[in-house]
Amino acid sequence: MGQLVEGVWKDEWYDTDSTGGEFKRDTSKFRNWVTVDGSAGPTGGGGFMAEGGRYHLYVSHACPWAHRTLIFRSIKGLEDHIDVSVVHPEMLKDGWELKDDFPGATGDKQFGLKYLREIYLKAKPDASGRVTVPVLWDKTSGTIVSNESADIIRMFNSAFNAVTGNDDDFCPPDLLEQIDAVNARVYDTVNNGVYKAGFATTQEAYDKAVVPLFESLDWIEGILAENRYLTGQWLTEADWRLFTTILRFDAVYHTHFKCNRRRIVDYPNLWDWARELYQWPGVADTVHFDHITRHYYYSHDMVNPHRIVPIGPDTDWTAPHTRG
Ligand SMILES: N[C@@H](CCC(=O)N[C@@H](CS)C(=O)NCC(=O)O)C(=O)O
Repeated sequence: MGQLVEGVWKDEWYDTDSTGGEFKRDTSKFRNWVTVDGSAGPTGGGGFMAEGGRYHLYVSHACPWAHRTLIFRSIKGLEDHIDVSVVHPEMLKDGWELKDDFPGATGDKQFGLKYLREIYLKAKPDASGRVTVPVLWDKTSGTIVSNESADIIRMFNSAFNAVTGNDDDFCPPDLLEQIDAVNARVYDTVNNGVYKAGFATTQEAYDKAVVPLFESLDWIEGILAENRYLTGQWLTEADWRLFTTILRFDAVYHTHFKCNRRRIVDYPNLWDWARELYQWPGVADTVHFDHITRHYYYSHDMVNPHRIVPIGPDTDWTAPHTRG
C-alpha cells in the first residue's frame, strides 16, 4: 500500500495520525469525460469522443468502486467496445499489480506493465496521489481520461449510446435530483462509511463512522419497504452505487471492517433487493468473491496482520427474490 509523490512511489499506510484516527479518502486526480462529440464534460478537458474500441478499463474485481464501472459496462452493452485489464487481488507494498497468477487476473493487456502506478506515470510522469482503480485509459491520446468511478458510470450511461444502440437510462433527467441526493448520503455513510469504520485508528473515529452507517441502512430498509428501488419504481444509478457495497458487506465489511451491528441478510427488504440486483442480466458475471475476500483479508496488514481469511458466510445470492 502506498502512493506516488511527484512521480516516485512511497510505500506507506494511510495517514490517520494527523486526522484524529479518521480515514480521509483522497480525491481523484483525473476528471475528464468521454462525450458524444468529444467536447469537454462537467470537469476536465475535451478531446475524448465516444468511439468503440478506443478506451481501456483497469479494474480490480475486489473493489466496489471499480465494480460499478464493470456493471455499467455490462448493462449498457459496452463489453465489445471497452476492453478490460484486471489487477491481482493482493494490494501490497507496490500497490495494485498487473500480475496474472490468480484466476481472473489478466495482467496488463495493453502494455504488459507490472504495476498500475506505471499506467499513472505514463499519463503524468510527475503524478502524485493514490494509485486507485478504476482507471479509464484513452488509447488514442495515450492518457488517463478518468480515475473517478462516479464519473465513469455517468459516461457509460449515456455517451456511448450511438455506438452500442443501447438507450437504457439509469439517470433519467426527472429523477436526477433524487438520485444525486440518495448518492450523497449513501456515498458518505455507506460506500465510504464502511472504509471509515474499517480504517479508523481510534474508537471515536470508528464510532463516528459506524453509527451513521447503520442509521443509513435502516433508512434504506424503510425506503425499500415502500418502493421497489431507491428512488421509486425505476432501477437507477443510485441502486447500482449502493449495490456493490451491499454485495461485499456480509463477506467482508461485517467482519474485517467491524461493521457488525447487523448483517445484510437481517434486513428483509434490503436483502431481497440485493438479490434482485445480483440476478439482473449480466451482473452475476461481474461478481468475483474470490478476488473480494483475497483482496481485503490479505492487503490490509494493519487490520488483519496474519491474513487469515474467515470461513463464511454461506450466502445464497441465487435464491429467488420476491421484488416483482
Ligand atoms: N474515488 C475513487 C476511489 C477508488 C478507490 O479508492 N479504489 C481503491 C480500491 S477499492 C483503491 O484503488 N485503493 C488504492 C489506494 O488507496 O492506494 C473512485 O470511486 O473511483
